[in-house]
Amino acid sequence: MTECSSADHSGTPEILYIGVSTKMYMGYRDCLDWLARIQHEVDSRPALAAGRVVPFVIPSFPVLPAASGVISGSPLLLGAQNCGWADGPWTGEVSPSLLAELGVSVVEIGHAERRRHFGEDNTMIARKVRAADDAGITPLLCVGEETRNEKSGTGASGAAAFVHQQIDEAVGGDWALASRLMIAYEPVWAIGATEPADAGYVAAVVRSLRTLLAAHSHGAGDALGDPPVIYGGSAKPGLLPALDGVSGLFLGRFAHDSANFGKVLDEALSMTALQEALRGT
Ligand SMILES: O=C(CO)COP(=O)(O)O
Repeated sequence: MTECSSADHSGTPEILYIGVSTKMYMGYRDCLDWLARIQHEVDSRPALAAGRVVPFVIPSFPVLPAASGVISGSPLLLGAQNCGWADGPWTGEVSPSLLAELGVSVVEIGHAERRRHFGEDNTMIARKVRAADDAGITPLLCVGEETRNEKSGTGASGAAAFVHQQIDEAVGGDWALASRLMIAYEPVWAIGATEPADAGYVAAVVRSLRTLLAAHSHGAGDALGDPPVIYGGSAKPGLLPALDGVSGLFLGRFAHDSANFGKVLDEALSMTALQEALRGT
C-alpha cells in the first residue's frame, strides 16, 4: 500500500488512513451495532468518496462475514486482527486466503498484544507478512519501542532505528515487500494509556523512520514507494492535526464512541482539503 508521495508543502501525506480495531472488547451483536454507527459516520461524509481519506475497521474474526455485507459498496475497508501463514494443519489459525474470500483487504500483523501475550516473534511475523501479501491482503505491520524514552536526546531517532529493524526483520530484507505494507507505529507504552504519545515525538520518530526507509527506495533506483506510516496508542480526536507528516491514525478504545471516529474523519478531510488548497489543485 504505497503513498503517492511522502508529503507536500503542508506536510500532509497524499492519503490519510483512519482505522480502528475493536480488539476483543465487543460481543457479536454489540460489534455489529457499533459497525452500523461507524458506517453512518462514513456515509454522512460524501467527501470520503474522493479516496484521500481511507477509513477501515478491524473487528474480531467471527464478525467478518456479516461486516463484509454491512460495509459493501462503501469506502470503508475491512481488516482482520491476525492471520496464520499457511493453509493446512494449523488448528485454530485463520489463513489469509480465507480472509481474502471474506473481503478482508488489510490484516494486522505483530500487534504488541500478540507479541507480548502470544509469543509472536519476528520469524512468525515475517511468515505472516509474506502470506498476507501473497493472498493480496495489505499487511498492517505493527511496530514500536517498548519503553518510554521520548525525553532523552536520542529518543526519537533511537525509536525509529528500533522500528526500522522490526520492519527489516518482518520483510526479511525485501524492501519491495516493505513498500506494499502499511506500518502502524504504536509505541508499546502508549497503548491502553490515558493519553497518546507526545505529538512532536511521534512526528519526529516518523520523520526519522521515513529517512531510513527512503534509503532503501533510493537503493532500488526510486522504483519503490514508501509505505504509509500511521500512529496508534490512545489516539483520539485532536491528535491527527498535530502529527505533521504522519499518514493517519490507528484508533482503539477512543473510537468505541463512533462520534469520535467521525471527528477524526473530519480532521483528516480538513487536512487533505487544506493541502489541496495550498497546492491549488
Ligand atoms: O493498540 C491500539 C490499536 O491497535 C491502540 O489501542 P488504544 O487506542 O485503545 O490504546
